Amino acid sequence: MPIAPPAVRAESLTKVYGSGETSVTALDAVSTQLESGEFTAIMGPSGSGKSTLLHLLAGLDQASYGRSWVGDVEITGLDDKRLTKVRRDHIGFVFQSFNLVPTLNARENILLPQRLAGRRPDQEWFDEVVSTLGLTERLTHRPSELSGGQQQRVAVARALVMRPTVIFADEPTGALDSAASADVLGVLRRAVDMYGQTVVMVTHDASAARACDRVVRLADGRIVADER
Ligand SMILES: Nc1ncnc2c1ncn2[C@@H]1O[C@H](COP(=O)(O)OP(=O)(O)OP(=O)(O)O)[C@@H](O)[C@H]1O
Repeated sequence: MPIAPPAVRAESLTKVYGSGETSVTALDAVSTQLESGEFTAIMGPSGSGKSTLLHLLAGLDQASYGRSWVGDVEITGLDDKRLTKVRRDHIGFVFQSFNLVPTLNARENILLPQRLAGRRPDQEWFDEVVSTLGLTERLTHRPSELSGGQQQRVAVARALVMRPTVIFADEPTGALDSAASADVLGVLRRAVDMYGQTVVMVTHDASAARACDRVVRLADGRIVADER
């Protein structure tokens, strides 16, 4: 059987903010690979470089040094236009603050990335994702008519319908109470188990990390532990 390529790979990925005496090395030559179909947590103290790593891997920020790939596409060195295409075609995002469009209902929010990409929605896949995420009865609700946990489920559905190579989640449970957190983690876990989705999540929450297959720990911009 062919071995699936890693979903994400980083080679000596480095980010230095500022220059001279006031420069800060937020990420210090991090090399790692994230396997396809795995749910990985990135943990570490405040300021350890978690968000920086996530942003570089997702092509939201430029590395100072080193290289990274999503699937077999190298994202370091791409110009803005190509990066936008890679993000659209290969990367899903889930943010702490949900980032739904308030004037659109759940269905419209879920389908928005496809509309923007000019892709024809795959009705069967949409129905499957919406039903797996327990959103079938909520599709006509606007974000303000949904609980935090439900809004985050909509955000996960919005990422999943695009069938991205990887979903990056930045503290997806950070704004939720413990019941809603467990609910959203369950949904991400199901995406991994049922669809082989690759998910990478930055979290401060040890119980969130327990839902994951792998925990990568950062300190001072370096990987200090990597446990499966
Ligand atoms: N735009 C920036 N300019 C200068 N320094 C920055 C910038 N962004 C981050 N840093 C610094 O880089 C280091 C890593 O920050 P980063 O936000 O990646 O850490 P984090 O682990 O995500 O922290 P937190 O858990 O608090 O979100 C910190 O020392 C931070 O102050």
